[in-house]
Amino acid sequence: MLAVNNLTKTFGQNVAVDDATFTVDQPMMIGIIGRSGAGKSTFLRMMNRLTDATSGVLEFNGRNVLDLKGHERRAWQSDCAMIFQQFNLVPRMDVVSNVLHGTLGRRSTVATLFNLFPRDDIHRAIDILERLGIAEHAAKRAEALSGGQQQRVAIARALMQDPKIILADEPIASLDPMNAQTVMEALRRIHEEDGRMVIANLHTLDTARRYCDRIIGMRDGRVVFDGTPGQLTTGVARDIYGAGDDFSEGATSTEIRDDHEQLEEAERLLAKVTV
Ligand SMILES: Nc1ncnc2c1ncn2[C@@H]1O[C@H](COP(=O)(O)OP(=O)(O)OP(=O)(O)O)[C@@H](O)[C@H]1O
Repeated sequence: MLAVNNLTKTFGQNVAVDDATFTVDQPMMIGIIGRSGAGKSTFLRMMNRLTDATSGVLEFNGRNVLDLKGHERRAWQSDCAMIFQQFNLVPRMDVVSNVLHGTLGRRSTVATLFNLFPRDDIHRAIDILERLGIAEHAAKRAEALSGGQQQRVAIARALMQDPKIILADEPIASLDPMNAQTVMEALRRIHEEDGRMVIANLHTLDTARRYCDRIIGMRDGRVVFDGTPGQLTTGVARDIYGAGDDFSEGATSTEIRDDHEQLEEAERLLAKVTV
């Protein structure tokens, strides 16, 4: 289905992605982890053709998508919708119009200029918002929503393209733990219910373990781990992050569980002080 072979991207002397090779034979939810600068975003951007690869092959269903040009390239970009950390919505525009902008690629310039959307598309947008649990906000300006709700609007906009793959670049990095959980659950459901492949760059190990079927670890541009959540032991994680013995998984965590742990820690400290 997806075959990445010797994929490399250099920026001058800097090798951002270094000879990455892996295959995926069925739609699954994949998490890419690694420290800042490991090459995660560059990989997604090459896959979506926002950045050209320096060398290598990236085949989807037998076709090298790195060779696509013009209309075919745009069609591929529509097939693998991208979600970003900062949502990239139009803040002052209402939610449903933001979602409808997911169909821009297939609408005429005049229709786009006057915000003319076919009735069917409007119904579909509302159905998608309903599915993501935010239909009640359809008429509000995007900027009036919480971060988690805005990210779900961005997911809805991506779904309007009916993509085969969803690429999510740090989709929860700006969210509090509760909103992060809602967004990850939405991505997981989209994978399970629709059979779409989801590839998400994630900062946090526990999120990758909890939601992904497979985890790819990158370090200095290279794929240094490719396995299941169960295989991602603390020792392996330490290697991926290039950390020493003092490596703490907690430092790569944003899970709600941490809030409880912090609370327990605070209670323990308080108990000591008040004894
Ligand atoms: N447009 C660019 N021009 C020059 N260097 C770049 C460019 N984009 C990325 N790089 C470099 O490529 C390397 C990989 O960056 P990338 O953003 O892919 O890493 P990342 O793992 O996604 O990091 P983060 O988690 O911080 O987003 C870094 O050294 C970065 O400085």
